[in-house]
Amino acid sequence: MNVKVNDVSVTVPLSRTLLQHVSLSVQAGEMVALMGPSGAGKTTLLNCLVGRCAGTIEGDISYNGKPFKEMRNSVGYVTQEDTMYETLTPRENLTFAAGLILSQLGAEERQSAVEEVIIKLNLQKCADTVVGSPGLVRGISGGERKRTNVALSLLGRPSLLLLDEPTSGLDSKMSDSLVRDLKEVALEGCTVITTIHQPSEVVFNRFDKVLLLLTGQLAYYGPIAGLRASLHDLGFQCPDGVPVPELLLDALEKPDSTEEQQQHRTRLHQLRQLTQRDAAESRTTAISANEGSLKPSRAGAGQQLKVLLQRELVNLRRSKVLTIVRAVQSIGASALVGLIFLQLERNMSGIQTRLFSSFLLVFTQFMFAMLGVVNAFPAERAVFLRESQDGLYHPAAFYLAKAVLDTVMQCLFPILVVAISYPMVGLNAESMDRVLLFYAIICIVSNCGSAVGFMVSAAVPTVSLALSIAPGLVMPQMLLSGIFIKVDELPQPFNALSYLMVARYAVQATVTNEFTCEEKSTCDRLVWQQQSGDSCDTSPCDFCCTGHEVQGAGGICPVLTCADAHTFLGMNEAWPLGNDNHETILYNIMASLALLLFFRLQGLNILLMSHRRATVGRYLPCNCVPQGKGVKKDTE
Ligand SMILES: Nc1ncnc2c1ncn2[C@@H]1O[C@H](COP(=O)(O)OP(=O)(O)OP(=O)(O)O)[C@@H](O)[C@H]1O
Repeated sequence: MNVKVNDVSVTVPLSRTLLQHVSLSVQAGEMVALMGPSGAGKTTLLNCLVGRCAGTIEGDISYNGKPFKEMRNSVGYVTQEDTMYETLTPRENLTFAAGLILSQLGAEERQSAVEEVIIKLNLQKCADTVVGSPGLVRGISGGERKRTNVALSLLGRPSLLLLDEPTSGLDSKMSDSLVRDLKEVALEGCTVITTIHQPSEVVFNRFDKVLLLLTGQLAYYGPIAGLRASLHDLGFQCPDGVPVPELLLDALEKPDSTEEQQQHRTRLHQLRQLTQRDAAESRTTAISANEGSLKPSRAGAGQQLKVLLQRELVNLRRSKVLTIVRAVQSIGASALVGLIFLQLERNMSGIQTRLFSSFLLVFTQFMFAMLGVVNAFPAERAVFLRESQDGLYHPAAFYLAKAVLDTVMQCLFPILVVAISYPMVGLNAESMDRVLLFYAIICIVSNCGSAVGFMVSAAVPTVSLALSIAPGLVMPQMLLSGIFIKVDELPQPFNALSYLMVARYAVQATVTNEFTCEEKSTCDRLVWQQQSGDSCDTSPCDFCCTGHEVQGAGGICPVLTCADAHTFLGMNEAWPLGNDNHETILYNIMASLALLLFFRLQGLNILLMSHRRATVGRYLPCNCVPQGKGVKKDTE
C-alpha cells in the first residue's frame, strides 16, 4: 500500500505540538525504520497513521489515495504492549482471531491461514504452549510473544503493517530474526513501518528507508543505502566502526557550545534537504500498490458471539485457579457462617441472628463475585481494546459473551452456599420453595456483585486501581441494607440511596422467605404467649420466648409465628411490599433483577466509553481539503 502523509501536525491541549508539518511518502512493499530520540513523536506518528491520534490534527494522510476509513481493514497495527489471551496458546489466539477476521473463509481455509502465519513468524515450536504471563505463569518467551503479536496483525493480511517497538526487550539475535521475518512480509508487497530503538547495523540494513524524527519534526527520511557517505559529506563525524543508526542519533544531539550549536543547526537543515532530494528521487521508482490478495471480512454479529463464547469457555477452563479459589471461598464462608450460627434457636434472640446469618451468606457472595471480576478482567481489558479498535467485533458482542458465561458461573457457587449453610444454620426448610427462593436470591446478588466488579474494572486500566475502588462500593451495600438501621429510618440522602442497593432487596427477600410458614393450629396464642422455657423444643409454635425474654417483653411473648417474627424485625414495612409474603418476595426479587440489569447495562456503557476513548480521533480528514490547507479536527 502507498502511504502519503501530507503536512501533518498534531497539537494537544495547552498548545503542545507533538508533530509539526510532517510530510512523507512510503511506497508499497517498502520497509521503513522510524527512529528518533525518546519523545520525538514516533508513537504519535504511528497512531496518526492508524487513525488513533489524540489532539487536534491538521493535514491529511492517504492510503493508496483513499481515506483511512476505506482502507482500515488493510492496516495492521502492532502496539508496544503484547496484547493477547495469556491463558491460550499462540495457535488458539490466532484461531479465534481468524474466526473473527476471516469469516468469509471456511473452517479449513481459516486454519490454513493460521498455519501460514505460524510458519511465516517461526512460531511452530511454541504454537501449542500457553502464552503465560511474565513472572507469574511460565509460558512462551518474550521473543515468541512479540512474534505472536505480529502474527495476530498479519492474520488479516494487511497491506500496511505498523509496529511500535516490536524489538524492545529482545536480544540482538531475536531482534534480527524478527526484522528478517518482517522483511519477508514486506517483500510480499506489504508496506512495513516500524519504530526501532538502537538497531544493530545488521538489523538496520534490512530496512529500505529510515524516517528520523526530532521533537515532532522530520529530521531525515530517505534510503539507508549510502547514508553513511551522505552524513560524512554533510560534515557529521562518522568514525569507522560506529554503526549508522548510532551516527544518526548522535547527529540529532544538540552540542553544548553556542558555536557548535550553530553548525549543528546548519547540518540538520542540510539533512532535511537531503530528505527532499531523496523524496524527489523515490517518486520515480514507485511500485504498484498492493491492497492485499485476500480482503479480510469481519464476522457478522452471530459469528462474533459464537467465536467469543468459545474463546471465553476455553479461557474459563484455563483459569481453573480462579474458579477453585472462588469455590473454596464459598465453601469456607458458608461453613464458617454455618458453624457460628449452628442450628439457631427458635427464640427471640435466634430471630435476630437468623437475619444476620442470611445477610452474611448473601453478602459474602456479592463480595467474592465482585473481587473475582475486579482481579481477572483488567488482564483482558487491553486485549479487548486492541481487538475492538481493530474492528474485530462490536464491544457489545464481547460483553454479551462475557455476561452469558459469567451469569452461569455466578449461579454455580450459590449451590455450595445453600447446600452447606442452609442445613447447618437450620434456615427455613418447610418446603423446597423456601430453599429454591433463597438460592435464587443469592444467585442474583452474586451476579450483581460480578456486574459491579465489571463496571469498576472496565472503567479503570489497572488491577490495583480497581482493587482500591471496589471495597468502597461494599460499605454502602452493608450500611444501607436495613440490617443495622431500618431503611425507612435512614436519614436522607441515605434513604434514597438505599433504593440502589441490591442488599436492601436481598435482605428483605431472604428474611421474608425465612419467616414464611404455615400457621400451626396447635399453637394456641393465649397459652403460649405467657409460657416460656429454656428452649422452644416443647412449643408447638414456630417461635417462642425464653423466661428472660418474656420478662423483658412485659410478660407476653411477642413472637410465636413466622408473621410475628417478620413484624418483630420490621421487615414488613419497607418498599416494595406485596399483599402477602409471596408477593413481597417476588417484588424484591424483581427489584434486584432490575438492579442487576441496570448494573449489566452500565458495564456495557462503560466498556463502550473505554472503547470510544481509546479510539479517539479514529478517522483523519483525508483527501477532503486542497493541498497544504489542513482541516482541523478536535478529537479531545
Ligand atoms: N495525548 C497527549 N497529550 C500530551 N502529550 C502527549 C500526548 N501523547 C504524547 N504526548 C507527548 O508527546 C511526545 C511524543 O510522544 P511519543 O509517544 O510519540 O514519543 P516517542 O517518540 O514514541 O517516544 P518513545 O521512544 O519514548 O516511546 C512526548 O513528549 C509525550 O509526552
